[in-house]
Amino acid sequence: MNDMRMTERGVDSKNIKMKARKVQVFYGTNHAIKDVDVDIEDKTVTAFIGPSGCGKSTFLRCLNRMNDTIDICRVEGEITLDGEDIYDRKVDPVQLRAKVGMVFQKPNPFPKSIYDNVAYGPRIHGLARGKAELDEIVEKSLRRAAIWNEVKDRLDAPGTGLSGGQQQRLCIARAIATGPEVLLMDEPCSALDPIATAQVEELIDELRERFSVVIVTHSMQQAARVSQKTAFFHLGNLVEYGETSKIFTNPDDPRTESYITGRIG
Ligand SMILES: Nc1ncnc2c1ncn2[C@@H]1O[C@H](COP(=O)(O)OP(=O)(O)OP(=O)(O)O)[C@@H](O)[C@H]1O
Repeated sequence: MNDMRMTERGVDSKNIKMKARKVQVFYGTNHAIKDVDVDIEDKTVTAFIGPSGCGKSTFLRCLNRMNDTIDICRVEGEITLDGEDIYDRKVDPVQLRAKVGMVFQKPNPFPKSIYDNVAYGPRIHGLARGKAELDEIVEKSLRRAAIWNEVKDRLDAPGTGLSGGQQQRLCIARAIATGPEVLLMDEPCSALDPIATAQVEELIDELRERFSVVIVTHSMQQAARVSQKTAFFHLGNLVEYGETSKIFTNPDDPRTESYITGRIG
């Protein structure tokens, strides 16, 4: 029996990248996230879905302590990355965000060159020993973000001069330049046209080979296309979490079924 438990634990710790237990989030008196437990798997795309205001973005922001930047926001419970408590006093949130990167809804390149956008994180975290190494990180990140061919001849041009879809892939390159282990994406395609959306979705599928990806999306089609795991939130509760194929075809909870069939939300 003990042996079996050990094996199960072994498997767990190998596949689970982040663990949340009894997470509560309050904005002043508004109880926005209620007692959420979830395991985020490594090298997997996890989609957070649910009606507007159910807490998807709030919970996503707990995973790299972005909520620390909101004064009235209070987070309780435990969240670990590779078994380490990310809310421990010893953890520097800036270092944490290099490991748990984030891409936002609206592409937000810095008003700097394409090169400097990607080089920014490696520079502040001291990840390159010299120019050649920095060049290498920039090229590798832009390649992984599937935008290298479009920008390689104009690395000095401003990032803000790119199209929306290119800007979003530049922001993905910027997020992966610090060598994160988890990538959080908050509705990364909502400002993009269908072609740019398809490119970013394809990219998400490739990123899964190296990272654990968590994506908030309003599009159930997108969740079904890109994710292997889906978490359905409703009124601050995590109602159901499981294989994406099951959530979309045979959910256990009637609230999930109502949402995916368009009856709530
Ligand atoms: N910065 C903030 N300050 C105060 N309250 C906030 C803040 N951000 C979110 N909330 C509140 O927390 C609750 C959850 O919001 P959140 O944005 O996380 O939901 P969501 O599911 O991501 O919504 P949407 O799909 O519309 O983006 C809502 O009641 C919202 O008003």
